[in-house]
Amino acid sequence: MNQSKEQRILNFVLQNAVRGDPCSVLDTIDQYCSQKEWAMNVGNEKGLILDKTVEEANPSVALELGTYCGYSAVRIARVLKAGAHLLTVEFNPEFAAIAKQMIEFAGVQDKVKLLEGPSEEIIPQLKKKYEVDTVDFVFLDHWKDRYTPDTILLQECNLLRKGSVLLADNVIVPGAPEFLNYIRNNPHFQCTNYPSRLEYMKVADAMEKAVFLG
Ligand SMILES: O=c1[nH]cnc2c(O)cc(-c3ccc(F)cc3)cc12
Ligand SMILES: [Mg+2]
Repeated sequence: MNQSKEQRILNFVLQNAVRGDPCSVLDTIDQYCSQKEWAMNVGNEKGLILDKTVEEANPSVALELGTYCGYSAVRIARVLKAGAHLLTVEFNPEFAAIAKQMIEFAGVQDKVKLLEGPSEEIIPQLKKKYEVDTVDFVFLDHWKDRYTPDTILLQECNLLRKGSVLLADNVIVPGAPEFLNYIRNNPHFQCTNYPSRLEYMKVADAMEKAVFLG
């Protein structure tokens, strides 16, 4: 049974990165995916926008929708303050298994809880099953058609508080026009666009930040 691309990325990290060093894991994934096989990690350019947005939000509870290989989970966890934690949701079991190993190799497993399943099922469980009150930061990086329904679901489940920060990847490529229309015309959100590049490519992409106003 030949290996998946995600398994090849993990193997490259296990053989070339420094165990317990999140930056080394990120650099190694970026090296592999820019030189050998493209993959949909947020990457280093949009990653810097993610870093700054997380640092500014300084969350106690962060939520990520779309774990994939764990690149952005490691990226977010490495800048969280002591005692803060990240819940990351992945519905593809193969990706979740890779991400679990990536997160552990990076040494951030104590800050990250990986939840396997569809976001529409997990979000309504966050309060009771995962003891979440509200989330301070949300990274939307799963499927563009889920950005709007999951943002609505977060509001319906009272998981956002005044000042909660949402950051959405890929609003240009693959694109999330319906989400941009929803969020930019919603008086409960203050939006900011951050033009960037698609990971590992000379193609324009952007991230959209939306602060919940309560
Ligand atoms: O499906 C995606 N989920 C989350 N992030 C993505 C991401 O950053 C990039 C892409 C993507 C972009 C261009 C392309 F030609 C093929 C796939 C997809 C996702
Ligand atoms: Mg993405």
